[in-house]
Amino acid sequence: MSTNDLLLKNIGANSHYPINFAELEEGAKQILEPGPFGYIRSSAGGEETYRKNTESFFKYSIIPRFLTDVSTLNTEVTILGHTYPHPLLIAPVGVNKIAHEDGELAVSKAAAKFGFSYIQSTVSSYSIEEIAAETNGSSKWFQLYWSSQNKEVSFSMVKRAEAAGYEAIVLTIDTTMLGWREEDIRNQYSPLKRGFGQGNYASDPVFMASLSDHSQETIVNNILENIYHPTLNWINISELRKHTTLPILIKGILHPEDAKLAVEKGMDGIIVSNHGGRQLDGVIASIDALPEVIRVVNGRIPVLFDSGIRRGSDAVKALALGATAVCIGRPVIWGLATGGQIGVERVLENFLQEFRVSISLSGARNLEEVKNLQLLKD
Ligand SMILES: Cc1cc2nc3c(=O)[nH]c(=O)nc-3n(C[C@H](O)[C@H](O)[C@H](O)COP(=O)(O)O)c2cc1C
Ligand SMILES: O=C(O)C(=O)c1ccccc1
Repeated sequence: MSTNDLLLKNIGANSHYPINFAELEEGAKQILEPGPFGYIRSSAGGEETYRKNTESFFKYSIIPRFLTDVSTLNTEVTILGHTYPHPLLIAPVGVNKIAHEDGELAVSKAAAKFGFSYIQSTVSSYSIEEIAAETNGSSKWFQLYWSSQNKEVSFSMVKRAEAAGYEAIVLTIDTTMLGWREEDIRNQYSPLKRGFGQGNYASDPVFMASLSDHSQETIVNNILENIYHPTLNWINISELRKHTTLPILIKGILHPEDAKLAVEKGMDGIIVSNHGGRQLDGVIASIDALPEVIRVVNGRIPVLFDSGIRRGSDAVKALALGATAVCIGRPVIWGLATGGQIGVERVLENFLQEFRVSISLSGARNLEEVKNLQLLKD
């Protein structure tokens, strides 16, 4: 039997894999130790923002159009000079080996297979070069955690990303220090202290040359010192600009004034995000911050979005509110934990299919029409 209906195509093909976020999370809980599971699942403080991130999506309802002939669908998007098959990216998530031995290699390969741009974290288990070697030709961006102790380490990593063919730099601005994460204290669990997330540091000539010795203890301590960067400010961003020709996006914008400053300071793009509720608890849900940011940016630079995206229809809502593209975080990591590369492939394939069918059923045929969809806000 052959069918063009995406749902019917999947019945029979995919039935033995967890399908929604809750099932994936539950599957990961069965497999992982409490420390790593809690690290990925949890967020800061009383997890108020974490809950708001997903619950706030319910406030926005799509008002669909019908009778528009949705037999064709074009999800292509051009961001900073590159054209992508769809506006979905993998959010930067560090220390993937705590979820699965194949870590970022599994995620980046699955991403390449389904046309998701891969944003690699500074604190990856595998290095920029290792990932580039295994995902030749696919789209990759590099997320930078500023090194305040030694800025040269930041400049070196950015150069390496550029040399490896990465397309953009994402500077995360909301993690000058880690948020207050009670689950990790309860579990006495810090991946960095346990030696995870060294891929880009242990392979960095500038970082390694700065150490007194190359023992594990020295490497761990220096990563911890470098990654703590409370002094980060706009001047650092202009310094960074001098060390790369790649576009720079800043990740973690919530306030419209910061969005305005980002445009004025010449940033190439921003990502509206509250880090999945993992930084300051009590901050605004990311989806609620988006409309004002879109208003002040007024189309001058791309505005990407993450935090709380769980399924394809969530991505449609973010795009209808004006986001240029959307990054997926925890669902991907639960796929990794439950099935390695194959698990991530299932998650991405299902996500993409729900995303596509949601657009068509809303009456839109391309992203311009998605942007013009009407949303009702409660
Ligand atoms: C386990 C974990 C590790 C993360 N590591 C990073 C990181 O290294 N760099 C970064 O910019 N964001 C990091 N993030 C935040 C994600 O990029 C993204 O903002 C967040 O996951 C979005 O929330 P959601 O997954 O609940 O949708 C991490 C998130 C998780 C869950
Ligand atoms: O846990 C995080 O959210 C995060 O950004 C991070 C920071 C340092 C190491 C690993 C992940």
